[in-house]
Amino acid sequence: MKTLPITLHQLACERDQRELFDGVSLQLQSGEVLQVAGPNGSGKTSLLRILAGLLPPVAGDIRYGDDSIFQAAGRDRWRQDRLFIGHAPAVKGALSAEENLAWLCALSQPVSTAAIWQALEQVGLRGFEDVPCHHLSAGQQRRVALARLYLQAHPVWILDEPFTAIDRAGVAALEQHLLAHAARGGTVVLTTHHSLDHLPGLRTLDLGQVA
Ligand SMILES: Nc1ncnc2c1ncn2[C@@H]1O[C@H](COP(=O)(O)OP(=O)(O)OP(=O)(O)O)[C@@H](O)[C@H]1O
Repeated sequence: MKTLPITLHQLACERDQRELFDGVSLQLQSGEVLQVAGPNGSGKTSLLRILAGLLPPVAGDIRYGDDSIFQAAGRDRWRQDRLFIGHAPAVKGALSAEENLAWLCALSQPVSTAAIWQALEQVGLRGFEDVPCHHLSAGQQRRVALARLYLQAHPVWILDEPFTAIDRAGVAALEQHLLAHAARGGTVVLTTHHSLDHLPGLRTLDLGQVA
């Protein structure tokens, strides 16, 4: 797996006419893990949504390889290659874990039922495949969303607070999964208030320092 270089160039973001950050520039290479850090309200989620192509910046650009992700040519490639999991689990309560994953994956890369069951087992949800998600705990619902990381082959993962509501063993397993993805040449950008200082090679962008 090889990720093209991801270049953030002089990015600026405003919400409700209030500047959150300005002049954010960095380049990420294949195999890197970046933690976007900063206090509540500093713009971490906003930056991830800009990176995912879901929110336009007020200034600056993001290139994937040579192409801007905000222009037609680069946008399509970027949408194929990046997987964004937001801070809300985004699972539908009336659907089972299996149905949610089938639906979520169908939007980008359809997967088999057998693969879904295997992914649910990997996130510790064996036996819960058919349970409606509103009968699952907060951490279990988060695990349903995170099962996409075991199912789909996007090289770039953009994860907003993936550890929220996850127990200690689950956090350790997810950290290893992120590192394994990076070791395969994937790229990970995530926010978390949980300390990741122990992860080898971790890069950090602190929005508390750039505003
Ligand atoms: N949809 C929106 N419309 C207007 N303003 C918004 C919107 N979403 C967020 N904001 C504002 O943007 C600012 C940054 O929000 P954001 O969610 O990016 O911060 P954050 O660093 O991720 O915070 P937290 O650590 O609390 O998750 C906040 O002041 C928030 O009120």
